[in-house]
Amino acid sequence: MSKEIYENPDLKKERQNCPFNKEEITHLLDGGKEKTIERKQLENYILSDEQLKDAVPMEYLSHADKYAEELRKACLLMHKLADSPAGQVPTLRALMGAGLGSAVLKEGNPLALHYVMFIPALMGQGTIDQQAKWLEKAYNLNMIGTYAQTELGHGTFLRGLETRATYDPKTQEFILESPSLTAYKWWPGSLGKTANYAVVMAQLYTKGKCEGTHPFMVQLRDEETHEPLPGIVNMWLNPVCISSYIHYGTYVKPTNSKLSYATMVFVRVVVCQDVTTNLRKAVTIATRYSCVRRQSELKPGDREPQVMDYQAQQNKLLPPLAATFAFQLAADHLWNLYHTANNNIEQGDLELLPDLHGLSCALKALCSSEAANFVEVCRQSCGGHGYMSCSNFPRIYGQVTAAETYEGENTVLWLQVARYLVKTRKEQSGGLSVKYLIGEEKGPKTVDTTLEGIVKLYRRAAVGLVDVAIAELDKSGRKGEAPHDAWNHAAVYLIKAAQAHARLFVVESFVDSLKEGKLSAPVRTVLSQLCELFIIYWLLERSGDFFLCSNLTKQDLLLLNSKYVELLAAIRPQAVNLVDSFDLRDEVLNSPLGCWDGNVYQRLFDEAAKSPLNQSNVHESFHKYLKPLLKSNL
Ligand SMILES: CCCCC/C=C\C/C=C\C/C=C\CCCCC(=O)SCCNC(=O)CCNC(=O)[C@H](O)C(C)(C)COP(=O)(O)OP(=O)(O)OC[C@H]1O[C@@H](n2cnc3c(N)ncnc32)[C@H](O)[C@@H]1OP(=O)(O)O
Ligand SMILES: Cc1cc2nc3c(=O)[nH]c(=O)nc-3n(C[C@H](O)[C@H](O)[C@H](O)COP(=O)(O)OP(=O)(O)OC[C@H]3O[C@@H](n4cnc5c(N)ncnc54)[C@H](O)[C@@H]3O)c2cc1C
Repeated sequence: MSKEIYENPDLKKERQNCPFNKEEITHLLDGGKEKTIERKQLENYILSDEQLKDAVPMEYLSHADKYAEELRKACLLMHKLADSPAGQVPTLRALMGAGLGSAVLKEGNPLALHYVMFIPALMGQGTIDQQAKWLEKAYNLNMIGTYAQTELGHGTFLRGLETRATYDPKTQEFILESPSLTAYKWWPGSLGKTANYAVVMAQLYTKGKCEGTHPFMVQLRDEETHEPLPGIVNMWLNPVCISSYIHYGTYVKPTNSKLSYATMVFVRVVVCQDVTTNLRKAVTIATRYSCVRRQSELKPGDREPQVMDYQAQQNKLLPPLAATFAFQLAADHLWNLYHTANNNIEQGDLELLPDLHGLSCALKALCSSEAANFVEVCRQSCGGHGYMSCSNFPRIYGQVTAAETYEGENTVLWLQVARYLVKTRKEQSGGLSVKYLIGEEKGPKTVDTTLEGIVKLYRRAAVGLVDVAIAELDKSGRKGEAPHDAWNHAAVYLIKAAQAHARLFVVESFVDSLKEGKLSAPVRTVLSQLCELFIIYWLLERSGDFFLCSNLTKQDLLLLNSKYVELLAAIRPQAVNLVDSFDLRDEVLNSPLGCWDGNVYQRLFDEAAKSPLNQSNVHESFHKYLKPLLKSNL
């Protein structure tokens, strides 16, 4: 007799009479029906393998055992990658990111940097000959690489990196050295124990002149013994300059000195998608739990309500739910720009490079910071159980907050965006993604609170805040301040302008995607509600920007507030159906709070029982420490 599948009655009720086709949204997020089929096949292929399951929860292992267990599974995954039914690239992307990969490698993938930075660096920076020599070896995992740029003393300021690569014309070799403690490479993933090669970013010196940071291929460990090569601690020999600019002893400048930063641009683009996947997981966990959890009293004398019925809870969870769609669509737009720009760069056309840099910095900083804030709100919305390690919120939060720092610390990236915006506005040129900065925003300054009207407000804020920042820079200039001091003293305004630009890009991506997308009426309705909710939410959160740069009035704001709470109520009935549309398997969510069946309390209890401390009634430490204390009559 088939075992009755338990489904929490409240969740079951939430799922009845769904007014839209969940699969249509699943296909939209996957990039089409075929992609969904491929993803599900791949998930079954990976998650059905018993060898990839954890015998004990990772949190109960020692640091070394965690590393060994993750490496065991990562190596097994790579074998499965080779035989994957879905093909190598889709499998690769799925295994490296926050989705399927994190269902198996919960503490992180020791081989991630090999695929996310080492191979992209070879592909983006290597000469044809170098790619012929190393790419196949890297793809066949006959070498494991990492990307070693950050040092103990420098991570942000690449022009300040201390590692030196001095070209010796006699031997036609580069001598790499770490001249000081602060020059030690620090932070590169896999560098400690896993990688035997690295792309090392170092200052290139030739004929006594520093030519700036360049990438070098360096072997770190013996391929057989895995022992560090002689002198590897503070002196590296025999590196090879990747995309060598040394021709017969003479340095030939690259067409753009920032092309050596290309690998970071790639990862910034990828990070936008990755933090969005993590946010989808957090929202799914919190939403399902909020429909299972009944607490307190809404109507005196009534049964305790689902906490999702409190407007306060909807205000916590529906904006991040909407954000998952907004960030996904913006990340898709950025990914397309990345490919266009990259194809052009390969043909020697660098025109889109500043746009790509500006936009990738903007979106990486925005998506990672917003996702981190929203994940924390999702955790808090689950009360005490949200604080438990098994809820998976601590791990998801750790992953998204890391993205606020790595691949360019967010503040530094915001200032890069501001530099690009100020230049575009002042020169009135270029600016694929900032076309609104060229010329004046036409039309009346009156405000209408339709979707189009709100987008116009975002545009006015984005232009207006750049102009406010430029006015600050000019004011400092008139006072005789040097440009670098004026820049530093305008930082607050510059960052606000950069953030407003990033939000405009996300808002326009969301609105345009709904206009262009071939959506059924029910799906269009619910996504339009989410879009309107999200752009009003952000406007209300940052109303100061809009008061400063448009004719927004107090009445407008009160009207928008009313519209916002109406939308909360309108979307509330579809919250579970929307997160179900993400089609995230329980193994990917990895949280008893977010499981599809809503059997939260039993699963929490089962998780607690796994703790080593719960394997006996009295832990041995009682007899060693507590009992003597109890007897000591202090
Ligand atoms: C294949 C599988 C895919 C699946 C993957 C799935 C998931 C992956 C998820 C996560 C990723 C996993 C792991 C990630 C681990 C993280 C790894 C790292 O952290 S690696 C190290 C990262 N470090 C940094 O990002 C350093 C940040 N600092 C910088 O980038 C630079 O120092 C700088 C801040 C940009 C300043 O550089 P610099 O001082 O040289 O330049 P400026 O003087 O400021 O500007 C001069 C000029 O150059 C332009 N510019 C700067 N950078 C770029 C660029 N990258 N591209 C193009 N142009 C650039 C800048 O705009 C100025 O132009 P102009 O105004 O016209 O003069
Ligand atoms: C999980 C993780 C994984 C990583 N993996 C790798 C890797 O694989 N390879 C690698 O090479 N690196 C890696 N890193 C390092 C990472 O790239 C750096 O930590 C990051 O670039 C930040 O640089 P920093 O640590 O020097 O921070 P700092 O720049 O020292 O930041 C300290 C403070 O200074 C501020 N600041 C710095 N410059 C400016 C400025 N110009 N204007 C205003 N404020 C400024 C920052 O905003 C910040 O508030 C990793 C980091 C983490 C957290």
